[in-house]
Amino acid sequence: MLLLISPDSVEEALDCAKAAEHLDIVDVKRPDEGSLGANFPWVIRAIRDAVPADKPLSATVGDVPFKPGTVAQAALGAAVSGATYIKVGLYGCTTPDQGVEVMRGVVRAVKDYRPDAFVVASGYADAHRIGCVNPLALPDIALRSGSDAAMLDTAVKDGTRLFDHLPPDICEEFVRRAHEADLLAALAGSVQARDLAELTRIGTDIVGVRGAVCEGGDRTTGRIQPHLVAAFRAEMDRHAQEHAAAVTAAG
Ligand SMILES: O=C[C@H](O)COP(=O)(O)O
Repeated sequence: MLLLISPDSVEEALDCAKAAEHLDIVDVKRPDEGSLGANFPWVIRAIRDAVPADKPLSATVGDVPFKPGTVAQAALGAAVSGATYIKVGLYGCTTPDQGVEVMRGVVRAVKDYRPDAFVVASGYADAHRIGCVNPLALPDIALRSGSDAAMLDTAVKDGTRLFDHLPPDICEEFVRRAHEADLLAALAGSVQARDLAELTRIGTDIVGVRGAVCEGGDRTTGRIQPHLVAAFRAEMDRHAQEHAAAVTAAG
């Protein structure tokens, strides 16, 4: 499982850089603008310069409306600014067809510019609270649009976690559908270290985290702490080893 960490500023990205050996993807976002809030192009560029060149840089395009042209242009902006993972939160899409239309525009805009870019279609585990597309529709939206990964986060950051809204067996079904479509499955949403056993067991490819590696566990007022990133990674590694041993023992 890959670890994606979301700093909101160049200063925090520098703290991520101190923990670079413990993380896999640096994900630029602006939490003030929402769960997948977009940051400024110059912040993406500065963070690209601040983190080791071999660390992939991701950027969120926002909790986007159903406006395919607007979103495609914004996604290209993130790619031009140096992001190679482009994450789109389909906040304003109420049907799978709307999600596919938005993501097709993103895929074309981004991959025309940079064919090796990695496009992530994200929905929300708490979609029922905001009236957007069903989270289990995301793998099919990603497949039909030519995206590379399907993701879920939580839209409302009120302390509730991914598993509060979608229990592990539903997340497992999400991962199964993503893998069946040959996509990566990414999960986030106030994930805590205590969720890692289940996330590992169900085959999650990427776990996205912010709050759990911030001082005081607070994604808004706390800052990302390199030692918390290291501790989170150690837990991930422990669960990966235990899971591998259990699979081997089961024959
Ligand atoms: O993409 C990952 C998100 O930034 C997760 O943030 P969170 O762990 O604070 O919910």
